[in-house]
Amino acid sequence: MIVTVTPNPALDVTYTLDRLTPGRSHRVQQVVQRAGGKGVNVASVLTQLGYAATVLGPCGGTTGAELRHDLRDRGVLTALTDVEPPTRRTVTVVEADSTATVLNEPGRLSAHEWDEVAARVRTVLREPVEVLVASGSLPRGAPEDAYADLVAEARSAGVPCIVDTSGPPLLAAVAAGPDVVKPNQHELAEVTGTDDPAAGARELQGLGARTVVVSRGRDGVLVVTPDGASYAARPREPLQGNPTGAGDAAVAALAAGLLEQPWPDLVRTVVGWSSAAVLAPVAGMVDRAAVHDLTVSALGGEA
Ligand SMILES: O=P(O)(O)OC[C@@]1(O)O[C@H](CO)[C@@H](O)[C@@H]1O
Repeated sequence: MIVTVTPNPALDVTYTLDRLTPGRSHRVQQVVQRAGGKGVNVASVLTQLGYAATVLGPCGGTTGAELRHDLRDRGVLTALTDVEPPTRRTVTVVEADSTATVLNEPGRLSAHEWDEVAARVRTVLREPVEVLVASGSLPRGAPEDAYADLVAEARSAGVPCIVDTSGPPLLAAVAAGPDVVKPNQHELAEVTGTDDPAAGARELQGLGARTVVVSRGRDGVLVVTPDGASYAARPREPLQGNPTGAGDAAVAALAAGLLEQPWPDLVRTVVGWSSAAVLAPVAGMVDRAAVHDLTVSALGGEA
């Protein structure tokens, strides 16, 4: 079982339209509303591809009820914690040229409610768990070291953990010694102050992360492990679709392959899964055939 923790899940609203012009009103062509938040998307992708995954995190209000129902309808397992603040919403506007504009509400959670979520994680970690994934922003009110706590819980349970967050919560998590962190290149530059992804990755290793996976959009994925570095990228044909959630599919691939695939293979799998997510209309979705084709066609090697 792979367990994903999303401290700040969301009801994602995705609008599709030809072109977004700030300051104008628009007629939306298509609306999709579904359960989201980064760890929720990771579990959604894993479930679609036949892996056992369970979503943990807080859930509140009518938005939280919709999130819960949507996950149940899609067969995604949950062990959510009921909280008072309503689950936030996010809005993504996807244009015909594949540009995605994302508006993330901040979300809210008290420190006490975070403790309840963390206690649930601790209980679940007593069961056989292969990998713990902790992803996304922290809601207002949650302690900044929430991810560091999760890493410490996973380490004391002997469960490998993958963290995907940004800013101060990322630095706090790194200091707790996670197995893998997956910043994108902007998040890495923000916390390390360097635009060189290999140098930034080594800096995070110096601060406590074992392996650093840097997602670089069209420039592919760089992995820096204690034993060396590998990269993979797509051949140069552009992919049309919705890039939101590509990072979550990358994390799903990491979780699925961490215990099974050597890094040079796994990094190509990461590129395949995240590229397939770009082709899907909404975050947290992939097509199985696309996953296969895009993994086989990914190019990679030692960095
Ligand atoms: O506010 P966060 O947690 O950073 O990001 C939230 C979010 O935009 O990221 C996902 C795509 O990665 C969406 O499903 C989701 O709602």
